Amino acid sequence: MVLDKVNSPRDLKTLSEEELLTLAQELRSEIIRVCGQNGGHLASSLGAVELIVALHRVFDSPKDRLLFDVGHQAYAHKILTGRKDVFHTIRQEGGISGFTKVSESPHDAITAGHASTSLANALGMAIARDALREDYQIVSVIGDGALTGGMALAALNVIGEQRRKLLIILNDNEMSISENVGALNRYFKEFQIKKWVQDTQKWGRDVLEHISPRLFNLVDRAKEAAKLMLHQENPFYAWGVRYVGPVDGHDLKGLIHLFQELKELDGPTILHVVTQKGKGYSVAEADPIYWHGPPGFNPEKPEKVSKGYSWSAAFGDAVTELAYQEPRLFVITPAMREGSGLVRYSQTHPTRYLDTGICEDVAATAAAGMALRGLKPVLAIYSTFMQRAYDQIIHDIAIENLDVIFAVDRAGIVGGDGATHNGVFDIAYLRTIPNVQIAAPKDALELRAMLKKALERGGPVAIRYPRDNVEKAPEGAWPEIEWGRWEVLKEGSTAYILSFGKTLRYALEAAGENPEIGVINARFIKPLDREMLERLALEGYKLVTAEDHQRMGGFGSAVLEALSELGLKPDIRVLGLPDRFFDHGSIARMHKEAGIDAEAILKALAEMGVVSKPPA
Ligand SMILES: CC(=O)c1sc(CCOP(=O)(O)OP(=O)(O)O)c(C)[n+]1Cc1cnc(C)nc1N
Ligand SMILES: [Mg+2]
Repeated sequence: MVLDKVNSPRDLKTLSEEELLTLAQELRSEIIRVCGQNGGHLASSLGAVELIVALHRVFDSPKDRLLFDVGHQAYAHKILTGRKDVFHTIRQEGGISGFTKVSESPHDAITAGHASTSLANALGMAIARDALREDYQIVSVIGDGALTGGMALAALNVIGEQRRKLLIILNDNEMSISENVGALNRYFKEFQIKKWVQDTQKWGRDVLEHISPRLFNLVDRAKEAAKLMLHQENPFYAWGVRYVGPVDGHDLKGLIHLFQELKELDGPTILHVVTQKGKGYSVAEADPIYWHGPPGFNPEKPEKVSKGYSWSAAFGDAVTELAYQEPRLFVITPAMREGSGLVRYSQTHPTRYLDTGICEDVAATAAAGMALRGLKPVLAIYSTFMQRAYDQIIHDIAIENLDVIFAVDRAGIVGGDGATHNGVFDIAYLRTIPNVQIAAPKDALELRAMLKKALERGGPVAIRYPRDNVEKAPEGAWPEIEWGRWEVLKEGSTAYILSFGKTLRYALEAAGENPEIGVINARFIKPLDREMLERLALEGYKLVTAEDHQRMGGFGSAVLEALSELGLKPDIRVLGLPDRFFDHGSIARMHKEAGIDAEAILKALAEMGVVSKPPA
């Protein structure tokens, strides 16, 4: 295998062009093999193989800095940069990250996971390089989906103004996780720009075959021609960034020649490459949505598997039904249609659905605009990605107490995607905002009740639920719920465990049949059920709170604050995630390590003398 000869990017410099082509195929096979075992970002990584081989052939990582936006497409980069022997551990307990990660390798220029960060990083690195009078290349690979993010577009504006030397490679496969959206995406499609690539591909190859110093003049002239053809509407022209392309992102030889030319240029350049998501694996080419991030599969006989009925599906079913009852309801997703369970909703209510692309900030403020003008927006958003809309929630929604519902998915530790994707800060960052209310349903029925009640009550309401499966609620079920009221799931004579979401099961497991231990479904995090809390404290119950969220600023903090305001000091233990990040791995194992599972709850109860000390 050619790959046997590659232990670092330096080893690519001596390979023949034929060996490089073979290497690309071997990388593809390895990516498919390991994703078959572990699951992972298969289609994106398959589409970026030639790009990454050409980059490491021409540039000198780690001296040259290669950035990968989102970092999910960088599996070939990981294999080529000294991690081929551990690549099989990707996204696994104790294994390498599924995204680029600075602490994992000197070849990983940025820690990624959230989209649209690479251009601002590249800008900062270029300024640092020039300020320190250092000399190295900075290359950022950004997908067409990530380019829909405001951070990326705003960074382009500064890059064009700074005019520092850096190369941006727009990896355009017309896909985000779903089909990509936005005017830029339409522009590239509508101008038949892809067709032009095919038509000129032969011409391009001839020119590249006869590589000469004139090559770039030719491309330059072609670009000028393109610019004229497009009446200088090339958006990057306005941003002050030199645009080259589009070129075939799978033409390894062409890419190598082009990179050799482009690396000599001063100032910022964007090279537009056209790739196919899932390239080289027919099922992934045919359905890059499912194969964007599949669970494990048999590479020889790949089949789609159902991951069970999820909270996301429960939300999608509920909001699809609710839309018939509330004609003003309008659902927004920032590029997470599948992940948020909205495929059926988007097909059933296409005129009351918006995919903004990867821009949570725009999605939140668009919801504000809708609410100001009479709609009832529901923003379906992952807890971790909602971090991108923090100011918009305060400034555009909460101050005016607008009717916006946040359906907050992936609340809690998420597993394979690791620290960049854990939804463990939303209670802390939301509950400090006046007017915002926070609820956490225990099942699909309660989710329905909360959605309906939130619509009726108005104001900004966040309903948070975990990455997990849940029992399907009957169609048409719309139970009532008393807003702000907790629910006693099990009576106790001595102590109560207050919990919600994923840790509610740990609370019930810890209480078991023990008559001394009660369990409360603390399903309202803001407002707390202060009446019940006061009663429990006044009646001398010992309390344990448990949550799949940072302990600092979470539900337990809210309970302590309320007890302080009430002047009550019950014996209480607050269990939550410690002040550190949790990488990828088994959720159950991380819950155990974090001290929020049943064993931890029983340990706390033992410290309070409620149960006998658990065996050491
Ligand atoms: C992994 C992950 O969380 C991905 S990958 C991805 C699509 C990226 O499309 P792009 O065109 O940039 O790349 P491609 O897959 O090669 O086509 C999204 C929306 N997400 C979720 C997401 C949502 N919102 C933010 C801020 N960051 C991320 N990462
Ligand atoms: Mg894409």
